[in-house]
Amino acid sequence: MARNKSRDAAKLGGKPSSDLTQQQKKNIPASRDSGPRDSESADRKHSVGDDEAAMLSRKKLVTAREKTVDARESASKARENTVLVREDAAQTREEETNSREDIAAKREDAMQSTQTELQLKSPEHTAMLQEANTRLVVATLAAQRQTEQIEKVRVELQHLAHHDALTNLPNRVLLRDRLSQAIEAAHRQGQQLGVMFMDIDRFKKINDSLGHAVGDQLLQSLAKRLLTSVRGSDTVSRQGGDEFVLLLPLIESPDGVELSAKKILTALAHPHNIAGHALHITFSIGIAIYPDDGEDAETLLKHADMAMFYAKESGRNNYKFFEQEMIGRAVELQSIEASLHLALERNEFLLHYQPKIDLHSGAIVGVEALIRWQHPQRGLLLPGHFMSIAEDCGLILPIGRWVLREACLQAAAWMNSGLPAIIVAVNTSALEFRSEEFLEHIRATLKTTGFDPHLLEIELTESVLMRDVESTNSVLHSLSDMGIRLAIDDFGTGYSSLSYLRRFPINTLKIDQCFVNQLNANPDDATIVQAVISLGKSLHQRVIAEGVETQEQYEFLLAKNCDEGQGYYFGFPMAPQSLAALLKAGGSLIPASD
Ligand SMILES: Nc1nc2c(ncn2[C@@H]2O[C@H](COP(=O)(O)O[C@H]3[C@@H](O)[C@H](n4cnc5c(=O)[nH]c(N)nc54)O[C@@H]3COP(=O)(O)O)[C@@H](O)[C@H]2O)c(=O)[nH]1
Repeated sequence: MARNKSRDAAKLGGKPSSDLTQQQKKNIPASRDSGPRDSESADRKHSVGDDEAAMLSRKKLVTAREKTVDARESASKARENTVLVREDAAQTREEETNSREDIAAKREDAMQSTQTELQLKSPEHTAMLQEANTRLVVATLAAQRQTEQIEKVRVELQHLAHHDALTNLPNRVLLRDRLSQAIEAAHRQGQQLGVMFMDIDRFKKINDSLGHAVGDQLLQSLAKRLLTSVRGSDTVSRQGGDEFVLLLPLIESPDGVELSAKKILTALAHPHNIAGHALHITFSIGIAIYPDDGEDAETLLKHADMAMFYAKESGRNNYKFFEQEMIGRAVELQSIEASLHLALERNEFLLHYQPKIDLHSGAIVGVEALIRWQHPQRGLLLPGHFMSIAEDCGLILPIGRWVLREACLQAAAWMNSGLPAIIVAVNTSALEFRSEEFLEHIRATLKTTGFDPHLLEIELTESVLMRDVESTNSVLHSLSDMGIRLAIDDFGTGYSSLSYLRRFPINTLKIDQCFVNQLNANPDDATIVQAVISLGKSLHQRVIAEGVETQEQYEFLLAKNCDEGQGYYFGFPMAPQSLAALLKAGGSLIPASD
């Protein structure tokens, strides 16, 4: 502050320009009064104008000198100011240095007093240090344990990323990796390798009818059985759902793969005992061979999958090697599945009716409703082209409901138009029969269509009936209580238990057409047909022979006292109008004998 005051004072303290120093005064020339007398008198000889001019000139000189003195004074003041500013800065620096020294001194004091304090508390301090040390050891051990756990989790995650959680088999990621490596090895060694794509037949039905927990246990059981059916060098993997892929690296020839496929089908054929159910499972297997069917993992898997699809199409429970022609067929099947979803909406399904005749009179006693699909591009398709696809994708349920309603409406319409009452049989798939809404839907359909339940027959295959027999028995009795008739379709091809056959409220046994076909050529088939007819009689069930195509077959059946017949010999499946015409005409459908 004092420093500022002095600086301000210096700034403000400028003297007036007339305030000349003694030195400055000495430099000013003498005035006209100080000149010698002689020259004065001489000058008097000059004019007065010359004197005035000289005086003016002197005055100007004095003024100029005064300005120079002022400028020098200003410069001197500026220098003085600069010196003051410098002094000022030096003072600030000094003050800062002093303050830093103060702080350093205080810190030193504080350290010394802390040191003294610690020295005083030394035993306490040692205990504290020991405790801290113990804590440090415990924390280090915990950190080590945590690191181990993290490593364990990392290994588990790594395992999970490459294995299927349900079966613990390698998953699709690991399979692809192993397949790619196996391809490289086979390529280097100029060898072949095999890829098998395996899919459980009708697995969806098991899940839908017995629940997902049973489905999961079945998958685990299958995984174990697959592992015991292959070599240690093979990789069994689960791709997801009910799909498994087997990699057979470095095979001798495709024959070896074929042997493995057969072995697997045999091993899996034994029932799986799960949650009190004896589950009979079959597999469809597609096989692709490197390098003939593909040179990279993706192509091999795609072609094996395609061949598997083909194995399913040709009856399931078998294996197929990939063939180039399958590519077109697989595309076709996929397009069928896509358009199947729209077929119901677009009303593209229709029913044909095949007559069932009384073998003695030849009269039509009933019809079997058989679904057809009027495909917009492919024309009229038989169920063999689309029903298994409908089953696999679950569309069988809405389709089945449509069939039942359409058949009841048609039969009611025939009756309302005055045609004789006949029994209308409807095929029912396992998925429909096991669905929770099945009974309720039938009840509602009979109500809305007004069709007499005593004229409705439900055809079920042995395999549907013999699965989960207790619940089957209950559903069958509910249907029977409603007045609905029950028939066992394709009888003789499944594994019917005779005791259940007695317990179930069955009205009709339909002898499968494979026995009727070879009736006259194969004595065994004739024996089976005769045995079934006798069985039906003794159980008070009607017996109908399917697939009757010839007069010989008809005559054999008639001679054995078979009740009814169905087949091309009597009539093909036909449109409802054609059937109505036959019903109207009445009479016998037995062709006149030659
Ligand atoms: N769940 C449902 N299944 C259905 C439905 N409609 C039909 N089907 C099943 O599809 C399978 C094939 O049926 P389709 O092509 O209609 O063949 C039937 C007859 O045309 C055929 N048949 C009849 N007579 C003869 C013959 O003399 N020779 C001969 N080679 N074939 C003949 O048999 C089929 C009827 O068989 P079945 O049902 O066992 O009585 C077939 O399994 C149908 O059940 C449907 O709506 N739902």
